[in-house]
Amino acid sequence: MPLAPPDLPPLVAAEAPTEVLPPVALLEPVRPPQPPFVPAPAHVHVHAPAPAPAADFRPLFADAPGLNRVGPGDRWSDAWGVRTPAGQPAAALPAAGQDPATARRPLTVREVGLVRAGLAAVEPVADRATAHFFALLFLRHPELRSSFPAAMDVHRERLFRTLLAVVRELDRPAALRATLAGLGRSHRRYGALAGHYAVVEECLVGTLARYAGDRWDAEAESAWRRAYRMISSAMIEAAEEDARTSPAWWQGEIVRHERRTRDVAVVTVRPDQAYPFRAGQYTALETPWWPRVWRHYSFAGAPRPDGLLTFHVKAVQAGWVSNALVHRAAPGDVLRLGPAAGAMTVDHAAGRDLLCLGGGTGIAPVRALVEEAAEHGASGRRVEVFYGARRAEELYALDGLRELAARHPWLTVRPVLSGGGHAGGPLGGELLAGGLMTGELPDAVGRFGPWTGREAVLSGPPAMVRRGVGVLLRAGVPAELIRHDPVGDPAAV
Ligand SMILES: NC(=O)C1=CN([C@@H]2O[C@H](COP(=O)(O)OP(=O)(O)OC[C@H]3O[C@@H](n4cnc5c(N)ncnc54)[C@H](O)[C@@H]3O)[C@@H](O)[C@H]2O)C=CC1
Repeated sequence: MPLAPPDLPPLVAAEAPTEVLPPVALLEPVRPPQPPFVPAPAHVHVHAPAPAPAADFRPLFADAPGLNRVGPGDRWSDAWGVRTPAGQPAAALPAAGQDPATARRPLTVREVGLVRAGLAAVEPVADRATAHFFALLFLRHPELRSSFPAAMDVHRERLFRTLLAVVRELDRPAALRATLAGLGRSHRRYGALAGHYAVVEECLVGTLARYAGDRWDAEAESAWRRAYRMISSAMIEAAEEDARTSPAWWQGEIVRHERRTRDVAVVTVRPDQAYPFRAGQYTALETPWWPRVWRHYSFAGAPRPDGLLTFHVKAVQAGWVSNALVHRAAPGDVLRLGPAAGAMTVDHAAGRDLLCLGGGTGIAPVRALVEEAAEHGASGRRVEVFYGARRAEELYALDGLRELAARHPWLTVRPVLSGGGHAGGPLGGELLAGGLMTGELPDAVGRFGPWTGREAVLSGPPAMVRRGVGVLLRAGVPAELIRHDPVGDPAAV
């Protein structure tokens, strides 16, 4: 629903290890539907009142039984074909205040101040306020409950973080537009419909009225309603625009599942139709075992002619999706994918030398960028990859990178072990002979250089990215040449 389950920051490609696993009984698989192939009726996008898809929007795998049969009768569409108590489709609810001219009029400085003050007043009790918001939503619209996951803790936190991020940008129109367009697009996969936004507005206002204390009065309410309508109309517009060329989600069949370490799997997925993306981007994945729970993963390879997508997944402690993907998923299982997002792409025409830092499974988008560079031809540019892991056996992607380096003289790959310098065992010995370094990845990078004039890409644990940026700035790399996905704050995509 609008603003309810916004995406986490991309850096995050893997899920945060903060979740608590629900009882095992809930682990029963919810297999996606596998009806025989029938051409999808025109109204398949019940979750998005979309114009007909563009003519170039064709299934890649039209003969794959069971895939992309999104429409009445399939489990996901049935669950999302939400109806109001009166029986109308939610899309038919009046989208109050969505008059485009009013909605686009920028907020006044005073209105922005009122909205920020209201949110600041709620911040100390954000937990209670977001719980109240969802209670109102589900009490008033019980039919919406099935659009959300069983456990709402992550959603509650995301709701507030997203509100904070959006409100922070209220006086930066360009950034705000981009944020809201991303949010609007990503909400399509949750089944958000234009009519839901008015429902959310009422619950939001009800929540603020209760928790904003003496910051709440008629003027504050009017400012909030204006802000919300501006936000929601931008999201709706972006969603409708997106629906012209793109499905709300893709299904993808797992065609290969390789365990590379005890807790890392490389998962290859065949999407049900053309899936556009660039190396360096990421997407959200939902498994059949945890409906409505989405987690981000970067593409671990450049786009391929056969359309296959690869992801590196590490099972994090108590992580629902990651544990399911590593320990349970197998070829034949079908995932859902959101659209590609993220701006950690590289302009290969610019021809700058590239410095890549990949920590742990953060090596995934680095591998994709290297593949993409190889496809474009290096044209004199150098690409240097520092690949960090705690132990030698965790350098699961090293062989593949070294194969690429053997073929492409412009590519250098430097493994770095941070786990106390234990490079024992056959693999460790071989690595030491091959120039293995020890220490934290950013420190190892700092020992090399000079890096001035390089374009730098960082991907890995947030602390690694933060420290890596510091090292690069001190080494003279200008901030505008340092690329990484956002760390810490919601990126609305
Ligand atoms: N799976 C994916 O597609 C992607 C994953 N990521 C993120 O990458 C991370 C990978 O986690 P793990 O594999 O468990 O990596 P890890 O925690 O084992 O760390 C890998 C390396 O990062 C460096 N590092 C870690 N903590 C550091 C610190 N405090 N200061 C400096 N350097 C540090 C070290 O060199 C370490 O060996 C996760 O946070 C994940 O969200 C990021 C992008 C894509």
